[in-house]
Amino acid sequence: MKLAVFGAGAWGTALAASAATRHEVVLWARDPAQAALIQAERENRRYLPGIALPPSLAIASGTPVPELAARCDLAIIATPMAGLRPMLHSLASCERPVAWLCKGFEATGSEGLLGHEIQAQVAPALRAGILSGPSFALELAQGRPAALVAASGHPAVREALVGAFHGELLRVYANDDITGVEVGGAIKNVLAIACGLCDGLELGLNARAALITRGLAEMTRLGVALGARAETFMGLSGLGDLVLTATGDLSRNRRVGLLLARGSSVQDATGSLGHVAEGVLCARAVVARAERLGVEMPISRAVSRLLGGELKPRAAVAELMARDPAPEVR
Ligand SMILES: NC(=O)c1ccc[n+]([C@@H]2O[C@H](COP(=O)([O-])OP(=O)(O)OC[C@H]3O[C@@H](n4cnc5c(N)ncnc54)[C@H](O)[C@@H]3O)[C@@H](O)[C@H]2O)c1
Ligand SMILES: O=P(O)(O)OC[C@H](O)CO
Repeated sequence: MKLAVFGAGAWGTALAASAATRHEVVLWARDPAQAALIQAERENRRYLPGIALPPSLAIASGTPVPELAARCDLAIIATPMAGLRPMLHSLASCERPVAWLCKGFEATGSEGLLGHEIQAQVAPALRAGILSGPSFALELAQGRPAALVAASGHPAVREALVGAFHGELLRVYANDDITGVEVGGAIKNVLAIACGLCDGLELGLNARAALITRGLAEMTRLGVALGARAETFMGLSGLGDLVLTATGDLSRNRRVGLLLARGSSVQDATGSLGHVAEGVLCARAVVARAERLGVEMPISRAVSRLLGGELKPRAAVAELMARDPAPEVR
């Protein structure tokens, strides 16, 4: 297969490198200087340091996005959520399957849209989907095994994603519930900030297990309200990615929570990462969307208020613990 990966951050680079051992892959960077550096060093030192890129991986910049996509069997959008709308706009008339890797709700505008909802607005004719699931870029790039989920309403997109990425180190499962897969990937980032805070404040393992479990419940409530299937949240993009991101110190979102617990400002915590932390960017949009649907999301709401400077870490914990008793299953 021929693949184009648009976005040379940590995850785009890791997936492109992984697929390049079996397919013809081009990694496209929007910054020509970054592309030239990656090409010269055969390493993406800025976003994925210490990983030698396979000689077969081509690096591009400058080529217009639609032109490069038209030459491929599958186009992958590997930007953060903030870049998804413009990328989909550029790819609107692409006849090949397109999939994004971004995990979040759109933070700009007032609607707080998921990726497939943005696509329905700007590129409705596209056959599109998402590749998601528990995956730290560094581990995949180090050759460690992982499992992902390819979600789309179009069988051809699911098949293209499985064909491109399923292999020795990656198992790729297919799912037609794109809403469920997108909600899981977005909300786990917000919950990972909460778990980082919990661990940074040394609240203990009991508290962390409670946060993960009740977080899964609120993720599922929002997803079901948006039309997702509840069982999707028991899969790789729900429980799987939540456990990984909430407990794994490679997570940027979890690291933000740890830093906030130590007294860092949101600006310092996110600035120190050098990478995107989608949970920070979309927490407010998640809460606003849930409120419009009448869905209760107390953990996400506490994270959003903390990030907005309305609440201190200890006060957020006290507020969550002071909530009225409630049945476990509603
Ligand atoms: N890193 C991971 O382990 C991982 C795993 C799974 C999914 N993801 C998701 O993939 C997406 C990308 O994450 P990442 O880790 O590669 O990010 P990153 O911070 O490592 O890199 C982001 C890349 O996107 C580019 N970029 C930023 N804004 C852009 C825009 N508006 N238009 C085009 N390009 C833009 C940057 O120049 C950079 O190359 C995120 O939504 C993230 O949640 C990341
Ligand atoms: O580093 P994070 O917190 O953005 O998480 C990365 C991946 O989404 C984990 O699956």
